[in-house]
Amino acid sequence: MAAAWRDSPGRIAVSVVLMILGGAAGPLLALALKNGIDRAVAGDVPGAALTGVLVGMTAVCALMLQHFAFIPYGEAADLVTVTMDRELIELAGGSAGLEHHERADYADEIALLRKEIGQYADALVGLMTLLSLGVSMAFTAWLLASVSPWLMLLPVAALLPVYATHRAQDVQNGARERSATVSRQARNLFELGTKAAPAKEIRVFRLQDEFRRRHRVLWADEGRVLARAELRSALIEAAGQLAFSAAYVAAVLLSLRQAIAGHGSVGSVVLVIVLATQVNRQVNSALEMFRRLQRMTRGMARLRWLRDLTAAQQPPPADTEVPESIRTGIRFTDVAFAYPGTGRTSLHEVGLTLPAGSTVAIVGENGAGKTTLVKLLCRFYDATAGAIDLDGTDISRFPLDAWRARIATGFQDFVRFEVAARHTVGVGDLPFLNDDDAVLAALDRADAAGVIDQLDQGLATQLGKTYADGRELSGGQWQKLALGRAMMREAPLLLILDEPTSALDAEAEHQLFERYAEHGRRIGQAHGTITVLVSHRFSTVKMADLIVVVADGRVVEAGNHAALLESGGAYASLYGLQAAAYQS
Ligand SMILES: Nc1ncnc2c1ncn2[C@@H]1O[C@H](COP(=O)(O)OP(=O)(O)OP(=O)(O)O)[C@@H](O)[C@H]1O
Repeated sequence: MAAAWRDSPGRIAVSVVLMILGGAAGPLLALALKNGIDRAVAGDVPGAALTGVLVGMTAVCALMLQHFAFIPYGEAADLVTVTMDRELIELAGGSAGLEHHERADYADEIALLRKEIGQYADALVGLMTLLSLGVSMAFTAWLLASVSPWLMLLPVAALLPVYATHRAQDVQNGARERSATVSRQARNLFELGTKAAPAKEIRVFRLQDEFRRRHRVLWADEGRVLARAELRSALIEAAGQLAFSAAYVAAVLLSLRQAIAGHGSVGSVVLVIVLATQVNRQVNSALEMFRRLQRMTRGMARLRWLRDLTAAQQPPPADTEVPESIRTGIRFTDVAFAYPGTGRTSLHEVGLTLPAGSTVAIVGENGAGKTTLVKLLCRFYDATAGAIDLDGTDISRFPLDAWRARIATGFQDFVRFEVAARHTVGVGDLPFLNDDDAVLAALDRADAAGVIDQLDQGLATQLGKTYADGRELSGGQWQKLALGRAMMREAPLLLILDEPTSALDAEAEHQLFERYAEHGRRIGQAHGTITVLVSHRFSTVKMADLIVVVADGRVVEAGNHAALLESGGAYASLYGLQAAAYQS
C-alpha cells in the first residue's frame, strides 16, 4: 500500500473513497429494505415507494462502486508490480558478492521470490477489498446490535473461520517450504528440457525420457506432500465455517422469536436475514483476502530478508583510493576460503605474489580452486582468513566500485547479451557504450573483428533469437564478442581471463593467449597491469611470466615454464602428459 501510495497517490485516494462508499452500500441496502417492508406493512404507500427507490439506489452503489474503484487501483497495482520488479533487480544485483546466487538455500528463497513478486498486484487488490469489507462489517455489526445486542456475537463468530484459515495457511506454507528444494530440482529439469542451449545434448544423449521420468517422480513426491497439507488445511477451514454456520442459524431464530414475542417488526427479521447472509459473504471474502495477503506476507518477509542480506553484504567502508597503477604487485598471504554455508575449505593457506606488469597463468585440474582465486581477486567474496594486498594495501580497503572499474574480465560462463552487437561489446566499459571506435578497437584486441564483418548490419545488428529480427550467433561467435567486451577497458589494473576460450581449439587458444599476454605486457608497462589467464591446457600458458599450479585448493608450484620443467614437479609431469597426448 505504501509503495502504491508513493507511485500514484491520486489513484489510491479515489479508490479508497469509492471502496468505503461501496462497503457501506451493502448494509445500507438491508436497512432500506427493512424500512420499506415496515412502511408497506403499515400501509404507508408513498413512504414504501420512496424507500423502494432508495433500495434501488443503494443496490446500484453496492454493485457499481467497487468496479469503478478497480480502474484506478488496478492501474496502481500494475505500477507497484513494475516498481517491485525493479527493486528485485536492484537487490539481486546490488550486493557486493555472489553468495545469494551461489548458496543453494539462498537461491531457493530468491527463486520463490522471483515467482511471487509478480503477484504483489494482488496484494493491493486484497488490501482494497479488505478496507471495503471492514466498512461493511462495522456497519453490519452496528445494525445487528440495534436489533439485539446478542447479534453482535455474529461477527465475533466470524473470527473463528478467520483463525482457522490462518492455521490452515500455516500448514500449507510449511509444506511449500519443505518441498522448495524438490520444486527447484523439478524446475531445473523443466528448464533443461525446454530451453535451447541443452537441446543438442538432450537429443544426442537421448535424455528426454529420463528427464520426464525424473520430473514425474519429483512432482509426485512434492504433489503428495502438498496434497496432504491441502487436505489438512481444508479440514481446519471447514471446522471454522461450521462454527460460523451454527451462529448464523441461531441469529435468524433469535430475530424470529423477538418478532413473534412482539419485540421486533417483520422488517427486523428481514434485516437480520439479509445482514446475516452478508456477514457470511463478508467473512468468506475476508477469508479469501486474508489467505492471499498471508501468502504475500511470506513474500514480503522474503523481500525483507533479501533487503537485509543485501545491506549486510555491503563492503566495509573504504578508507583509501585505488592507485592509478601497480608498482610492485598483488600478494596473497596465507589466504584461506570456504564458500559460505558449505563448511568445506576450497582454498588453503595460499601464499603467492603476482608481480606488477606480469602475465600470470593459473593452471590445475577441475575443482582445484582456480576460479575461486579469481573470485577473491574480483572481491565477489572476502577471504575467510589471510589477506590479499596490492602494493601493501589490503584490497578490501578500496571502494568496491572503483576496484571493479579497474578490472577487465572474460569468464567461461559469459553472458549472451541479446542487444545490438555494438552494445554486447560496449557494456564492457559503459561510458564508451556507443563509441564505435572504442568498440572496434576492443574487438581488434580480442581478435574478434571478423564476427562483426559477418553481420549484415555490422555493429547495429540486433543479436539473439528472442527478437524476430535478431541474428543468432554460434557459441564461438558469442564467446569472441564476450572477449571483445573483456577488452573494452583500456587501462585495467587486472585483466582476468578465466577460461574464456573454451569454445576454441588448443592451437587457437594458444594464439589468443599469446596475443592477450602481449597486450597485457604493453598495458602492463604503463599501469603495472597484471594479466591473469586461467586454463586447463598447460601447453597454451607456457609463455606466461609466472605459472601457478593449483591442486586441491593449494598452490603446489609457481614459477616460469623453464623453471617448473626443470624442477620436475607436478607441472612437469602434467605438461609432459598433455604434450605426449598432443604428439600422439
Ligand atoms: N558456489 C560454490 N559453492 C560451494 N562450493 C563451490 C562453489 N564454487 C566452487 N565450489 C567448490 O570449490 C572448489 C574449487 O572450485 P573452483 O570453481 O574454484 O575450481 P576450478 O579450479 O576453477 O575448476 P574448473 O576448472 O572446473 O572451473 C571445488 O571443490 C568446488 O566444488
